[in-house]
Amino acid sequence: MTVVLRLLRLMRPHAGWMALAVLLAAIVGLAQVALMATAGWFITGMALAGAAGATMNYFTPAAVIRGLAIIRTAGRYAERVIGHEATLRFVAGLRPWLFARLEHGAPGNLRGRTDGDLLTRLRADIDRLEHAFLRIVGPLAAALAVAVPSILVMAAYDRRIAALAAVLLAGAGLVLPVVLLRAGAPAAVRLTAGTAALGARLVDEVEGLAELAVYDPDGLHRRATLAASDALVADERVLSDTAALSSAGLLLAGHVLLVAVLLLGLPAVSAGTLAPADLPMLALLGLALFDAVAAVPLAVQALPAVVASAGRVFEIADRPPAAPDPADPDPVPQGTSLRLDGVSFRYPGAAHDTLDGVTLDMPAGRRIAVVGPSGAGKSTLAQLAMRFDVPQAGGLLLGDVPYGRLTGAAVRSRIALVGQRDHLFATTIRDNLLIGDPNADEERLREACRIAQILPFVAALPEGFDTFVGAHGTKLSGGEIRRLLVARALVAGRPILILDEPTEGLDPDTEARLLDALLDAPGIGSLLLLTHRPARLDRMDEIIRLEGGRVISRFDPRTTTGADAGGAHSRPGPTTRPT
Ligand SMILES: Nc1ncnc2c1ncn2[C@@H]1O[C@H](COP(=O)(O)OP(=O)(O)OP(=O)(O)O)[C@@H](O)[C@H]1O
Repeated sequence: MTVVLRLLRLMRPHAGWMALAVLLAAIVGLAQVALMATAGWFITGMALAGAAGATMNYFTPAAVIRGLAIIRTAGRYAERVIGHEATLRFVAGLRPWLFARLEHGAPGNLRGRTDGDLLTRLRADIDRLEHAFLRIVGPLAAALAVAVPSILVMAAYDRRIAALAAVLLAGAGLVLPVVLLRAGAPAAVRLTAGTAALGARLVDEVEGLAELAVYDPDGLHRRATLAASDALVADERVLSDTAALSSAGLLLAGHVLLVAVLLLGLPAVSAGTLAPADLPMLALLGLALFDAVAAVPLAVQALPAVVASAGRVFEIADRPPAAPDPADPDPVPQGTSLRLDGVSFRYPGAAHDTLDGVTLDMPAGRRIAVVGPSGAGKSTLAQLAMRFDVPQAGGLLLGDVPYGRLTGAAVRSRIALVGQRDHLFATTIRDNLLIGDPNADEERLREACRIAQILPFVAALPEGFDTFVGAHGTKLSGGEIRRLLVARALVAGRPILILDEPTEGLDPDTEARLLDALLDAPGIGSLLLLTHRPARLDRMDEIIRLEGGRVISRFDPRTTTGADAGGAHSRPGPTTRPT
């Protein structure tokens, strides 16, 4: 129920358009009912007048019928236009609304979500919310607006007929669809969840096509995907069966009413309590009434899937950001020192702390390497430094301002990160670099690429910076991607640079040249290098060794004798300051 109310609240800004669409739909429905009733009365009246040799004014009823026909046709057109306008306005606002919520909380709120699942929520679930007005709220409101006056008109002629019409309408228009809905609800809910699961599987399958070609020659993964698809088709079939039964029930009830009107009306005509021309008028009014509310069973039918989709949309939209911004943040600090003070962090649901009391002091201009084996917590440290997550204990400070008083955007305006799984967009090298700074000129792009050791490669490409890199950079080698990501971070020109395994996939010569260029470049401020590789560690101001989330040693490599980087990791030299 709360989902439905929330959905209605989201529709409120478009209530004017929606009310107009309902009004038009009601006018169309009433025109249709009045047209049929008038036509029944008029044809019978004319026939009776003809048989009796009497005259009858046929101009007025004919004009009324023509007028109603015009209202019905023009109204239907206007109702479709306005109804779709209302729906599209509603949905057009919904997708950016959801995207903004996702973006605001990302990446912490998206942790554990697959690409396919997110895509389904943003596309299929929001598309289904289109139906909320067009198929549910609109038709139900319009049906009510047509049914009530129609039954009142019937009651003015014959209360028994009106009562019967009301009972049949409620039975076939509401009770039967609700009963069938209960039968079909599990299929509707399965369909919503299944569509998402199938979307996730398909995205996975497309992204893993090469791996499946190698490891799944029997096509087990594909067969499972097809089975999931078949299950969805079966659920669709259940829903269309129940929808067909609902519609058939309503049609049947309309014809039962027609027979009942004749059975009840004929004696009344004989007794003189009902005018002869009024009987076909009531019969056709009843038929047209059932026709006008034909969309009600479909509306009831669509309800569970729409509610389930709305629930999925709200669920992801409501996920709190892992690092919420303060209500009254401080401005971006002037200083560019970065400090971690006894930071401990545990991922949700994890059994142990990934970082345990980590302290790190990086005044402006300092170069620090954090080394340690795989899983030591180096990347997690970078996530916290970027304010993507908040530690459970300890704190971080940027220019002496605690992170808790800064927005994520403020922190990130001072720090650039090259992460291990950073994304290259499916566009040109130039556009990927300009994400660092859209205003960077060609000279800045070249300088960043020069430092990142990728300039000769780019210059040798026929299209240079305008070369398309493919989805996820598939047209580049792993090492080229890493260097391009470093160049992008350099283009951003932030005073603090965090590089998480920047030289992964590079040969030793290129690795050394890249690190030397970074360490020699005049414009680079503080550098935090997260790595398990020994190259150029001797040029850093400090090496911190992390194991199991704890700092086990820290030292200045330039004053530590006899310890190359690799050895220094495991056997701290004489100047080591154990932590
Ligand atoms: N999103 C996550 N949810 C739960 N646990 C995570 C998550 N990300 C990382 N971990 C766990 O935290 C630990 C530290 O991971 P992290 O990526 O920080 O290590 P790392 O030192 O950067 O390793 P590597 O050198 O292999 O990149 C690992 O045990 C990992 O399984």
